Amino acid sequence: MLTALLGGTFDPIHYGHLRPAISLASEVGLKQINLLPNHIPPHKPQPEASTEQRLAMIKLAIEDLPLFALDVRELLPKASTRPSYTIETLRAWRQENGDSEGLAFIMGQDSLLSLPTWHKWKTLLNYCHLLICRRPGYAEHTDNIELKQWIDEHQTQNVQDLHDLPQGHIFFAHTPLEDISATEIRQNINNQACCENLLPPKVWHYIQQQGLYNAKK
Ligand SMILES: Nc1ncnc2c1ncn2[C@@H]1O[C@H](COP(=O)(O)OP(=O)(O)OP(=O)(O)O)[C@@H](O)[C@H]1O
Ligand SMILES: O=C(O)c1ccc[n+]([C@@H]2O[C@H](COP(=O)([O-])O)[C@@H](O)[C@H]2O)c1
Repeated sequence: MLTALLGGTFDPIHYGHLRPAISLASEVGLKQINLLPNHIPPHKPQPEASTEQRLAMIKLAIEDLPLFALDVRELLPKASTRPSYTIETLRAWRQENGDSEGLAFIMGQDSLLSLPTWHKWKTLLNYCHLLICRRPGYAEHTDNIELKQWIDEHQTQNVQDLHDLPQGHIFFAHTPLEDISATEIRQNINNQACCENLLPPKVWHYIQQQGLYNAKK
């Protein structure tokens, strides 16, 4: 079985996470997608919502969507002050599950383009496949020669490769373009602008009820 992780800060979770992931699951044949919230984002300021609030929003977003599950390994131990480096999470997953199980890490095109700034980025493919979702505003090609060569070496267009090998391939999915970001949602709420169509209703109600991102209680 191919296990899929979708890592993120989810501050808050929105349809830009969920809709491409649903499409990706049917394109690749994923039975489940495990949302993997980080505790301390490696390359971002601390989230506005607490770890508990981000987790609560994810749970609300997926409670009626059986495709999704939660992987809380980056939140444990909560007291950790260390950034949630993906390579360390993947290593821990491999230690628990062995070398022959298939593992895929899902990311948007923006994350792929930022990959050369990630901790030990070139070793990620020793542990997992990378499944890339399209994202509006982020080019499909990169000017970074090192990244481009690395992609060319590992890219596959054959979904079956992702099931036949436990790790090592990069796959560009034909997911729908969703012009949504958590930044835009936080700004909209701060400006008292509407964003109900950008995220699940239960998450929107939670944000209002908690007064998150300066929403009026
Ligand atoms: N609209 C989107 N389309 C495709 N992928 C997305 C989209 N939004 C987020 N992702 C991907 O989901 C993962 C987690 O994203 P994250 O939780 O940081 O959301 P974000 O909207 O990018 O947040 P922020 O605006 O705060 O930077 C990343 O790999 C990101 O590329
Ligand atoms: O390992 C790294 O160096 C690294 C750098 C940036 C992001 N990540 C991970 O990539 C995922 C998406 O990150 P973000 O910042 O877009 O929420 C999330 O799981 C992060 O922990 C990981």
